[in-house]
Amino acid sequence: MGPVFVIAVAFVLFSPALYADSGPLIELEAVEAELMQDVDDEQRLSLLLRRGQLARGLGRYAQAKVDAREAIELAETLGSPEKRGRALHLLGTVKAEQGRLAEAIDTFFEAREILADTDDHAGHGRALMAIGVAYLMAEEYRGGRDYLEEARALAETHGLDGLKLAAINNLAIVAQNLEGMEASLSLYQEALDLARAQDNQPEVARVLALLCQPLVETGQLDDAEAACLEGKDLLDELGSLRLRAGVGVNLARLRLAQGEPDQAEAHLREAVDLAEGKVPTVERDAHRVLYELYEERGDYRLALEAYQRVHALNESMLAEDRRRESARLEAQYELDRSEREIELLELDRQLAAVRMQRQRWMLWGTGSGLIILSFVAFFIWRVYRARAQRGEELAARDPLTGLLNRRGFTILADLEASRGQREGYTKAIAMADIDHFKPINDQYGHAIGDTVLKVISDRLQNNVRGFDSVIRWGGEEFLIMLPRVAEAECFELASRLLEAVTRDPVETEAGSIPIQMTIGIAQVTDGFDDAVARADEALYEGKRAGRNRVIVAD
Ligand SMILES: Nc1nc2c(ncn2[C@@H]2O[C@H](COP(=O)(O)OP(=O)(O)OP(=O)(O)O)[C@@H](O)[C@H]2O)c(=O)[nH]1
Repeated sequence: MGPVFVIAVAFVLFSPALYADSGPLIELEAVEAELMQDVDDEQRLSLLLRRGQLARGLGRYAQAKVDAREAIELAETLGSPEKRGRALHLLGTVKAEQGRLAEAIDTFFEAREILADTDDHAGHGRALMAIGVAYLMAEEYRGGRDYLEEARALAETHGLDGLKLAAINNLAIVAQNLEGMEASLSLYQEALDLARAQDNQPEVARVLALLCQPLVETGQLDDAEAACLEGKDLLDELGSLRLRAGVGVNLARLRLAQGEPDQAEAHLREAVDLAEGKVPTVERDAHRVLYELYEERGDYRLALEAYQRVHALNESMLAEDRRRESARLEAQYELDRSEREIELLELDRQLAAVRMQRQRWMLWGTGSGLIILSFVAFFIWRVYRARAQRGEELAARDPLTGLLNRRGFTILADLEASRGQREGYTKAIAMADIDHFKPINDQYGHAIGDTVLKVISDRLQNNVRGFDSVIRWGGEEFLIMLPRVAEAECFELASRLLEAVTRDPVETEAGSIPIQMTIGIAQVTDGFDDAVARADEALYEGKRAGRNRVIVAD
């Protein structure tokens, strides 16, 4: 990569005219202060872009990248492709300046794709230009040429003179590298005409300085003299050290070619003074030409001195290159580290967000878990309650007949008491006892006795009203709860029941067993216990009176 190329690329890539302005530290601080304020998204986007550009200018690449990335996202959210493209361009430029050309090219392509669909032709052109220059930096001249041509055409279509000039300058570099000095001449000439037309004096001076060398080398001495001298005058005015020293060396070459070694020597001494300690490449070039000049002249002592100087400068430049390379690697390492730190911070932030989300979920989960648990607990409670109820029920029922037992009667009595009170109806209690049951057991056996008990309980059940309840009170004794029965109805009701239960003998395996039963019945007037006691009294009265009858309690 020759010095001309480096100068041109550096100009194109870092040109404030092409890229966002590199501002002073004070402006960066002002932008940062503004960013701390309560700004809306639009303002924030502009400020981020500005801070990113300023940070890039100051070499704070990590900051510039962070800002560019945030701006890319924000621009997408706000639906601003122009600003998104601009932010991508900024990101690509930072990557290119960090030497990450492949990544930079990808990012510039992305910017170009977005900007191509907008009215931001300048932005589109800058993206094309950036792709071209990045290719040039990667020494891919042919690839670069295509995009530079495209940038140039776009600049012509939309009257973007600055962009067009930059494109032509870079195309000249491509031509110089691919086809040689001569091929670049027409392009430099075109660039010069354009810069003159734009009255852009620094650009005119720069192009003249660049044009000087190929004109000398291609032997176009008159044109070279005109270009070199005009360039030198302009540069003396504008004061670019590197270019002034460079033009001095080219002027010396011109004078040598013109057979004027003394003038050449004067230009070279001047160039050495300008470049000494500041622009070693130009200083070395100057000494190299001096060596040739002194050797030609036969002044071997000065030639040797010039040669030694060239050698020393080469050595120091190599050392400087090595130092720079190691500093670059160190800076790269530092940058990677700080970027990694930023990434880690970002990961931390994301992790914190995930943790918060998880906590929310956990809270939610705990809440919903509690609800689910409550449901489960409720369900279990229901099951247990059902089982308990079933257990209670089982405990409240007689296993042989399936009738409620005494325990069942207590529950039933409570329910019936409150219902009766609420509805205000009268009720009665009947106590029925199978007559002479013991002899059945004794004669046919306990199992047949059980069968009889079962059949009688069924008959009782089947012959009471729907809202009556039959309870196995114990042994062969049954209690019947009879709601909605007036005192006058008791005898009749109990008699019908007795008749229904005992009308037919009970059919068993052991044969037909005739059954008799005695019933005592009492109106519930003073609670169930009292009624039960009175009904029981009536029952025993019936037993005493000869059995197989109904006795109504007093
Ligand atoms: N098979 C069977 N017998 C039972 C059951 N519970 C009680 N017994 C019997 O029922 C009989 C009751 O006899 P008692 O109290 O003398 O009464 P009874 O023979 O009917 O005489 P009265 O009531 O005075 O007419 C007893 O022999 C008990 O063993 C039972 O669940 N199954």
